[in-house]
Amino acid sequence: MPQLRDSGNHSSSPLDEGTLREVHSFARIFGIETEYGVSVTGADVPCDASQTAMMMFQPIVASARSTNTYIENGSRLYLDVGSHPEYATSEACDPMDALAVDAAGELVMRDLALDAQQRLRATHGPRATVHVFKNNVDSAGHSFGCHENYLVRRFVPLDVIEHELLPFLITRQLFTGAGRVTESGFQITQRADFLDEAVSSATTRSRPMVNTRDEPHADPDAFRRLHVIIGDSNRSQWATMMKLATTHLVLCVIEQAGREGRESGFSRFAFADAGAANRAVSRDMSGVNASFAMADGSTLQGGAVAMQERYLQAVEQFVGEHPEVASSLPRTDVHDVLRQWRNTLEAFRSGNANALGDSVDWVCKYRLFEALRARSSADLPLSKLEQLDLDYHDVANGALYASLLRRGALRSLIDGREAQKARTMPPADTRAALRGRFVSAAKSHGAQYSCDWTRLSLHAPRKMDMVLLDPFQCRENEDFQAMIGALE
Ligand SMILES: Nc1ncnc2c1ncn2[C@@H]1O[C@H](COP(=O)(O)OP(=O)(O)OP(=O)(O)O)[C@@H](O)[C@H]1O
Ligand SMILES: [Mg+2]
Repeated sequence: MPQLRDSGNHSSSPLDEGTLREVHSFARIFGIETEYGVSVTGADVPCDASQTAMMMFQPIVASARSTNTYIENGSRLYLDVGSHPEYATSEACDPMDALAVDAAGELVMRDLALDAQQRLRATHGPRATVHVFKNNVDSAGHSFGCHENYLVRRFVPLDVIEHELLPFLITRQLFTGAGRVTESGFQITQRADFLDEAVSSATTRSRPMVNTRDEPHADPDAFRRLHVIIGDSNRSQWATMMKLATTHLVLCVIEQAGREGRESGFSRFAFADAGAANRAVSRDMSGVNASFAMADGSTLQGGAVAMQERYLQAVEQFVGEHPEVASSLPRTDVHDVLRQWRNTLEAFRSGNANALGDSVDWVCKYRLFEALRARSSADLPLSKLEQLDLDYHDVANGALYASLLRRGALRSLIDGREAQKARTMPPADTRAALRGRFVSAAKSHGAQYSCDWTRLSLHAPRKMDMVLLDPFQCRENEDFQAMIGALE
C-alpha cells in the first residue's frame, strides 16, 4: 500500500501531476505571522500584558474553547503562553492578497482590544486604555517577531537558500525596516540588536534570522516552507507588499538555478558576519555609507544599497530571460515591482531618501521626529519620541498612523473597505478558500471544529477529518462537500 503523504512524512510514491506542475512553476505561497505587543495605560489598578492579552482572547475562548483558532478568512489567531497575541495570515499566492489578509488582522486585533477595553473599564476605571502594538520591541526591551513564510521547492537545499538569501534579507531592511528610537540614536530596524545567529531551528533559544524547523505544511517531498525571522512588522502597506514581492523574485532566481543544477551566483554575496552586517545596516540611514566584511575576505563599500543593487541587477536580468516569471504573481505587476525597487535604491543613491517618507516606515517616522525637533525650542526628551514611536504602531488606539494616511503622508495600497472585506474573505486561489468556507459554515451551524494548515476537522455534530496537503488546492472536492454536507 502506498504510504499516505502528509506534511510531516516523506513518501516513496511519485509526486502527482498537479504537484509536479507546481514544482516546475514559479508560483509561490506567502504567509505573514505577526506577534503583537499589548499594554494598558490610564488604569486605576495595574493590569499587566498577559492579563490584558487573556482579556482580549476571552471571547475567542468562549466560542472556540481554545486560545488557538482559525477564523473565516482562513487565518490563524492565537495566544501562546505569554502576552503576545499572534495572527498568521492564511496562505496567499500574491503579495496583495497577503497584504489584505494582514490588514484584516490589524482590524481583528483592534476589535479584540476595544472590546477588552470596554470590559476592563468596569474594573480598572474609565480611562483604562488598551494598546496593541504592531511592532517588535516592548518597553522592557523584549523583542518579538514578524515572520514571513514562503513556499519553496524542496530540490534547493535549505542551507543554499539561507546562504544566498541572507545578504538580501539583511540589506532589504533599507526599505522594509520599521525604524526605532533608541538611547543611542535612531535605527532603521526594530530588531537588529536582537538577532545574531544567522540560522537556527529554535526561535526561542536563540535569535536566528531564518528558522530551519522543517514544517512544510505541504507535500514534504516537493516543498519546504522557508520561515524568515529577520524582518520588522510593517505599518506601511507598500513595505509589506515590496518585502514579499522582492523576496519572491530573489527566490525565483535561486530556485531556477537549483532546477538547472547550477549556482545562482549569489553565494559570493555572503557577509563574513551576518549579525555585524545587520547592525551596520540598521545604523546607516544614508544607505550608502556602511561597509561590510565579506566572507571571501574582501570589503564591500557602498552600504545596503550596493548589495541591493547587485540583487536587483541579477533579478532584472533573470526576468528578462524568463518572461514567464512576470505571470508568477496573479495580481502584482512584476515589472512595476522592479521599477519601484530600482527607484527606491536610486533615491538613496542620490541622497534623496526623504522622498520615500510616504512608503518606507522608518523614513516616515524619522522625518516626523526631525520635523518635531525643528519646531520645538527645547531638546525633545527621548520619552516623547518613544511615545510617538509607539503610537505609530498602535492598531487599537493610536492616532498618528491614521492621521498620516488621511493627510496622504503615507500611501495605502488597499483601503479600509478592502481590509474589512478580507476579515471574512480568504484569498480565493489557495486552500485558504476551503478552510475559510469550512470555518464560516461550521460557525454558522454552531458546530465544533478545529483546523490546522493542512487539515480540517469536524468534531460535532459528526466526527470528520480532511487533509489539505496542497496549498494551491482551492476547488471543492467530494470530501470537502461531504464535510459541509455533514453540517446541514
Ligand atoms: N506550505 C506553505 N508554504 C508557505 N507558507 C505557508 C504554507 N502553509 C502555510 N503557510 C503560512 O505559514 C504561516 C504559519 O504560521 P504559524 O504561526 O502557524 O507557523 P509557525 O510560526 O511555524 O508555528 P508556531 O507559531 O506555532 O511556532 C501562515 O502565515 C501560513 O499562511
Ligand atoms: Mg507563528
